Amino acid sequence: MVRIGTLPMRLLALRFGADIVYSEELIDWKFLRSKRRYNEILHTVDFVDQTDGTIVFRTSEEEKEKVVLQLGTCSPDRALKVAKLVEKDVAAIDINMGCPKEFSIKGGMGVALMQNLDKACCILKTLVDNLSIPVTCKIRILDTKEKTLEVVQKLAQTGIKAIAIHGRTRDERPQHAVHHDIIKYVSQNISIPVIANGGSKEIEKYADILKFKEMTGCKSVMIARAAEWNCSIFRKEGMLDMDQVIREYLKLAVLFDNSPSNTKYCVQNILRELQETPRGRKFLDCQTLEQICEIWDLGDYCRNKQSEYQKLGIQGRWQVCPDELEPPNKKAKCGDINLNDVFQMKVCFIRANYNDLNLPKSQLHAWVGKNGYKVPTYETHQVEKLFRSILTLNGKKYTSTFWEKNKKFAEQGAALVALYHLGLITEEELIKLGSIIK
Ligand SMILES: Cc1cc2nc3c(=O)[nH]c(=O)nc-3n(C[C@H](O)[C@H](O)[C@H](O)COP(=O)(O)O)c2cc1C
Repeated sequence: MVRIGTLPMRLLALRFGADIVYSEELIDWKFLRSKRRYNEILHTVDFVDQTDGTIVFRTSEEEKEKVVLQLGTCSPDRALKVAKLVEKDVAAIDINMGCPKEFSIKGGMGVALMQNLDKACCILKTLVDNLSIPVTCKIRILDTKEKTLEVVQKLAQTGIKAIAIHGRTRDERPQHAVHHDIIKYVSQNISIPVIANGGSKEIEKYADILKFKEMTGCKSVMIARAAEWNCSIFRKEGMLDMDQVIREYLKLAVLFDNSPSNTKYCVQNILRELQETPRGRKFLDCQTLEQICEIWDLGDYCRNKQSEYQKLGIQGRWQVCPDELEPPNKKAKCGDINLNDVFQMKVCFIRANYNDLNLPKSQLHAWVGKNGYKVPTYETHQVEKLFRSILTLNGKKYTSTFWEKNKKFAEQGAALVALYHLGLITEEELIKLGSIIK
């Protein structure tokens, strides 16, 4: 699941009893911007976006035999290139042919592939013929059982090892009833294993998974939302309460240096309506992992782990910042910028740390407004595809020496430097945000 199926949640699902876990859907061309790196500190394999240093996919030894990398693609070539990059790190490759989102359909991906079966089969066959690991796909049902079976038969002929079927049509939404009968009909008439999906509304405990499996006559069941809400649904021994699940999740998020924004999103989806409680509102104000952990009495755990990682040299985005972000002719070009009297500091802007309301520029502009100063101005310099901005406020200039991938990020970086010099953000906070490294 997008943003849910990242490493900490996948590991949690496995520890609670899931047999197989899927990554979130990763779009092929975005994945191809990444480089594989072994992370010596976390002992993970990271695929790092070369344009901005963010982690596209992080995986660990613990899930190696059980993790399926799910791809969004409309191109056999690109799908194969990605699959080759990860072939040694994951257990299988899945092609998402069930996503009904506009973004997917416009790109010829997701459910659009069910209308373009030749292309869908070509993608699957290319992968099957060239990979040493199993290939699977995930689809939605069509409006009759016969049409659905016909599609599944064609897809199965490519040599895929299993197929996940979401028992709703392209136009049906989660509130619509799932069609057990269609999944059952297909599973009884096809030789490859069918994984039944779409039952979360009727799955409230482990026994319900078995019921859903029986009703759909399938070999296995894929659970999305029920696991997103309470991942201990996979426990045969019974579910844990929400706070226990959040604590276990947070420990993994800290252990694998998950981004605060992704961690917050996952916890929000566990809390759901409880976000409206006083504790929920306090949680919504959190910006760092430490602040989130504090609410679940894991503040010390988080601080200790983070300081251990810092001693070992973990550098957040700095560590993964690709060399290419340093323009080769930076010095020469920098000569054009007059940096006398400019407050300089090396901080990077990490978008995932902020929501739309608390961006560094917004924080700075709010402070400026409150104090009756003139709005700051930004002068941005570009060297090749990299940007650096000089912010002027009250006759003083501020800039970050870190070159950003676009103008907007460069301005936010300069705003962070100004916030620091004005005493509105501390060095410690910047370190925690991964924006500065000591
Ligand atoms: C937030 C969210 C993200 C999702 N992301 C994906 C995804 O990345 N890949 C995918 O195949 N399906 C994705 N789905 C669909 C689910 O995998 C699943 O097909 C659907 O929710 C029905 O199953 P359920 O009843 O168990 O939730 C997503 C659903 C939700 C609600």
